[in-house]
Amino acid sequence: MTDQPTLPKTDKIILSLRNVGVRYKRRGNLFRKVTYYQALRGIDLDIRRGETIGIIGRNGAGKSTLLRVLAGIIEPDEGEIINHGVTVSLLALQVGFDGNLSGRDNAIFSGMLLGYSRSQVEGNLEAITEFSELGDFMTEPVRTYSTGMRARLGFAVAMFMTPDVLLLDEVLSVGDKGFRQKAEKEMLRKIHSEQTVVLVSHSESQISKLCDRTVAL
Ligand SMILES: Nc1ncnc2c1ncn2[C@@H]1O[C@H](COP(=O)(O)OP(=O)(O)OP(=O)(O)O)[C@@H](O)[C@H]1O
Repeated sequence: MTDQPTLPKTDKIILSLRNVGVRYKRRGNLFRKVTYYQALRGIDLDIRRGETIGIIGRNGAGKSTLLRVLAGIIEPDEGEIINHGVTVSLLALQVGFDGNLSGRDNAIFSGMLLGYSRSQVEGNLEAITEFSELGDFMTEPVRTYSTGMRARLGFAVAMFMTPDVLLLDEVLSVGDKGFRQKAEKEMLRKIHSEQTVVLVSHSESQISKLCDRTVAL
C-alpha cells in the first residue's frame, strides 16, 4: 500500500538469475512430434534494490518469459533464481482479471494476490478508482471494459501497491495519450521513491527516460 515505504536504495542485490534457461513444450499431434522451444538461455541478471531496469528485445525474444521467471510464476528449466527475501509482483495486462467480476472486486483480488489484506486494498480503493478514471464503471463487470480501461485499472492497482520489486509488462503503452502521460509521471515518482522496477517496453524513449540500465534479449 502507499503507506508502506519501499526499502531504501542500496547496492544490495535482492534478486538474481544464474544461467537461467526456459523451454516451452509444444504439443504434438498425429503428424507432429512433441517439440521444445528454448525461450531463454544462459540468462544472468542481478537486480539491486532501488534500480529501474528496462528489458528490450524483438517480439518473441523472451521478455515476458523473463518477467514470469522473476515473479516465480514459472520455474526455470536450467539455472536458478535466487530471491534474497523480497516480495515480487508482476503486472501484465493480458492476465489477472476475471471478466465476470466488477472492476472494484478485481482490484481487491489483484491487491490480495499481491499479498495485501482485503481491508488494506479497500483503504486504497478510492485512490485506485480516482487514478483509473473509471468512475461508475468500477461496479461494472470487467468484460464490458475496453482494453484501455483494463489497462487503466491494472495500472492503478499496481501504483497503489508497493511490492519490493514491481515487474511491468508493456503496461505503459496502452490507454489514451492523457492516461499514458499520467502513468509515466506516476512511474517516475515511484522510481524516484526508490521502488525497484523491471520494465518491459517496446518504446526506446520510454526506456531511456525511465530506466537506469537496460537488458537486451
Ligand atoms: N506458454 C507457452 N507455450 C509455448 N510457447 C510459448 C509460451 N509462452 C511463450 N512462448 C514462446 O516463447 C517465446 C518467447 O515468448 P515471450 O512472450 O516471452 O516473448 P516476448 O519477448 O515477451 O514477446 P513480445 O514482444 O511479442 O511480447 C515466443 O516464441 C513464444 O511463442
